[in-house]
Amino acid sequence: MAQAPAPTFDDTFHDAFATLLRWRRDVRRFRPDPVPEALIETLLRAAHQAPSVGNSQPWRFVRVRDAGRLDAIVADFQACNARARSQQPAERQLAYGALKVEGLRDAPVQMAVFCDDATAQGHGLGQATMPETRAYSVVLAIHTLWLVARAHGLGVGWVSILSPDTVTRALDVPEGWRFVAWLCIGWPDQALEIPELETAGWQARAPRALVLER
Ligand SMILES: Cc1cc2c(cc1C)N(C[C@H](O)[C@H](O)[C@H](O)COP(=O)(O)O)c1[nH]c(=O)[nH]c(=O)c1N2
Repeated sequence: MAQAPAPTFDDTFHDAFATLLRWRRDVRRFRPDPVPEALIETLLRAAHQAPSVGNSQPWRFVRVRDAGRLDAIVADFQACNARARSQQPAERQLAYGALKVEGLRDAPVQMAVFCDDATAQGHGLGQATMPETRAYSVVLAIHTLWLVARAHGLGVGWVSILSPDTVTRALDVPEGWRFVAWLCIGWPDQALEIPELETAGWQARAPRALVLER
């Protein structure tokens, strides 16, 4: 089947893409305005374009609307977050407690993302010595969704301060699905160019990635 002519991307696109990357933020504070279903579908279709080991496409999304299930997730977060704070060195516990690290009650769209470790898709290619590459593939789908969301003005917040077993039980997902991420999605209450953890004095972004020469 003849393919369409390959696209090229000019400097205008390069500049716009660099701006998108610079303004993508982890969002914890959202406006209550609903997100159009068509836009959620756009995000999920974009995520499905992500690369995956052996083209296994192991990402599985669970849209959580049930109040009882959400209550269970919030309760789990509160327990996990309290434990995480107590495990911080004494001198950082106050700063930790001042951080907002979730949008579980703020974002109109709550999405859990799993890795289907039981999928036969990809026939195991590329996974034999590194089975974790399936989860890596799911993370790439999440990041793709994150960028496309930001391009549409939407915010995404990743919450990992949860116990995977509790989330998995609460959502009653198929056997073999492994919890990877909880995403809070909605319209951010403000657009930030600097990561919140940096402005809060928790951790700045290093000037550039560390590269070794070998
Ligand atoms: C795997 C993983 C897990 C988490 C995160 C990210 C990733 C990649 N981040 C978001 C993280 O704090 C954020 O990406 C950095 O602070 C950088 O800020 P920006 O994303 O550039 O705004 C995150 N943020 C948060 O408030 N609660 C959380 O539990 C997590 N967990």
